[in-house]
Amino acid sequence: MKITIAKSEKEFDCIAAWQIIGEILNKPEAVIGLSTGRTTGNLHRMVGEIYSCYPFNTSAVTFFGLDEVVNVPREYAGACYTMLKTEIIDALGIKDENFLMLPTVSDDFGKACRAFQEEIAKRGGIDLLILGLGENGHLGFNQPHSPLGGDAWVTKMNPELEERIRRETHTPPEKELGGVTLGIKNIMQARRIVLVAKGSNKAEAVKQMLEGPVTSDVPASVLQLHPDCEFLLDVASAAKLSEK
Ligand SMILES: N[C@@H]1[C@@H](O)[C@H](O)[C@@H](COP(=O)(O)O)O[C@@H]1O
Repeated sequence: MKITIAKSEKEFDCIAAWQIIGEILNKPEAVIGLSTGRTTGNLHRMVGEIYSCYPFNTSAVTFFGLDEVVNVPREYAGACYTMLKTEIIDALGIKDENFLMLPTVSDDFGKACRAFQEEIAKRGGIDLLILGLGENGHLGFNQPHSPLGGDAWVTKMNPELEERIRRETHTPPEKELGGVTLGIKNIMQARRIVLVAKGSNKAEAVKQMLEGPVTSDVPASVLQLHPDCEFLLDVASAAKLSEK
């Protein structure tokens, strides 16, 4: 288990950005999964900035989003599709066919989930997955008590996030919101994972993830069992760890 504690925000973003760039330089046709949120926005933008100064070949790389918000327009600023497009995908000139996302709207999410998994498999599986961490230990939209052997599925989001998205999208209470996400089994099948967490609000989840038992109460704890997972933390999120 490799734990890296960055000393500044810049160092944090730089380490993560170079994980993505290094993967592409090493394997131009790599399949790379990204997460959205406050933790990853700046590191995504840093990849774009480095690319604009020192362009590298991005024509064969596939990017995909780990999860998506259900029942909102894809163009909504808080939809993962739009976040990733504006933070990194457009900056790297990635073609539409090489940017895979689960849909925000579908008549058959089960079918969409299977198609998404199949497309990733067809491209050779996940080479690198950058994972964010929820305050309650969630991965993607796999909340506590999600099946550890699960495939991609439609599930719930945490109530605070749901409340914010409902407000921002003017979604009426009778319309259900949710999240669609790769399952924990799919996540564990990635060849390499970098889990990124920063801020004191993540400190308890980081402790549970790294020092607690492997349990579906804390989905991220399953990463203890992954053969190639690096945990990139900042000083605040690492503050509750007993061994540094
Ligand atoms: N569905 C997303 C996750 O993919 C993300 O990793 C997590 C952390 O977000 P943040 O970095 O904003 O704390 O939040 C959301 O729930």
